[in-house]
Amino acid sequence: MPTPSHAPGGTTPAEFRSGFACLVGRPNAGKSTLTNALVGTKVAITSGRPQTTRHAIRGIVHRTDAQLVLVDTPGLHRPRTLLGQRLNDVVRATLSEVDVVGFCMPADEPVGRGDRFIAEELSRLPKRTPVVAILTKTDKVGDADRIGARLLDVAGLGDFSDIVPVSAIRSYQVDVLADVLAARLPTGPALYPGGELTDEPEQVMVAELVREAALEGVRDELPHSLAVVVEEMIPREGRSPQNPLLDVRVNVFVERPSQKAIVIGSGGSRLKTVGTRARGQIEALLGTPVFLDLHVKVAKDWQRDPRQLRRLGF
Ligand SMILES: Nc1nc2c(ncn2[C@@H]2O[C@H](COP(=O)(O)OP(=O)(O)OP(=O)(O)O)[C@@H](O)[C@H]2O)c(=O)[nH]1
Repeated sequence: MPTPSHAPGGTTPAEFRSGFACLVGRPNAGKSTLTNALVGTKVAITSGRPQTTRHAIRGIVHRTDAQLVLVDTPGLHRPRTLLGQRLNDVVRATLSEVDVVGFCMPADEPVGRGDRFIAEELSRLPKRTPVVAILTKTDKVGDADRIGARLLDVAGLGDFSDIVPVSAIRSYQVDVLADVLAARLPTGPALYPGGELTDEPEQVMVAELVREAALEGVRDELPHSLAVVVEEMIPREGRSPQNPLLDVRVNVFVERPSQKAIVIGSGGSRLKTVGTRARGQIEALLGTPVFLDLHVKVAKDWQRDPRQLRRLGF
């Protein structure tokens, strides 16, 4: 997490608030989608697959009365592998530094063991960190009575400062949630200049876009076995400023040769689709034409090997 620098003697209005918020929730709870809805642009990576968010990607909500820096964390879950363990360490470290925590639970699923596990973790936070319970995806539950029943279930889970039902997809109550989160921030001047939406290094965002494209429509076991590393991003030499090209070299790591075959597809067809999709997104992100060079490599059992994990940036 960046260290906030509250500039002394700033010209910010007395009641301006600024600080960090973090959305937690079990995999697929809708955290990334909600982050995007709050920030108003695509900064975090969403997909129908659980646990696609490995990095603490921040989006910044700029308001006239507040600046809310959102830290999107991986799903907090029961650790099964070394990787899972490290993810949880990241989540705990993040939780201990933020001003307010948003605990996301999907309205279309009953409160489950995963939610209770997280609620328990949150109850161990320092007392002063407020937790706002967020009932996500309310559009998936048409019936107001069912939403009411869910809200009661959620209320029974812990000691929340507020409970807010939202639908990120329909933009329902997203503003209300922003109000509620902003109200919990300390007073102080903006932490980041206006207009800056994320401070995540470009390479990490590029890696996430490739990862998202590679996960699209593949079997359930693959997400946990896929890591993406951007090896280099260099402007192609000899191109005129009017006709630039950025060479982006990316390695996609899987654990087994069988997974490599899945990612590549017959005759390389799938990898080509992945490359095309990711390239479009990367070009949109960086605002320059890109030549994307994708390589799929087997790094055996990388999730359980500390040396490999370090090499892959975990
Ligand atoms: N109908 C509906 N679907 C939603 C909403 N928010 C998220 N989803 C869907 O739920 C799935 C999971 O959403 P994400 O935002 O990726 O969830 P997440 O909690 O960030 O997931 P992890 O990264 O796995 O922890 C995606 O298919 C989203 O499109 C919503 O408000 N309404």
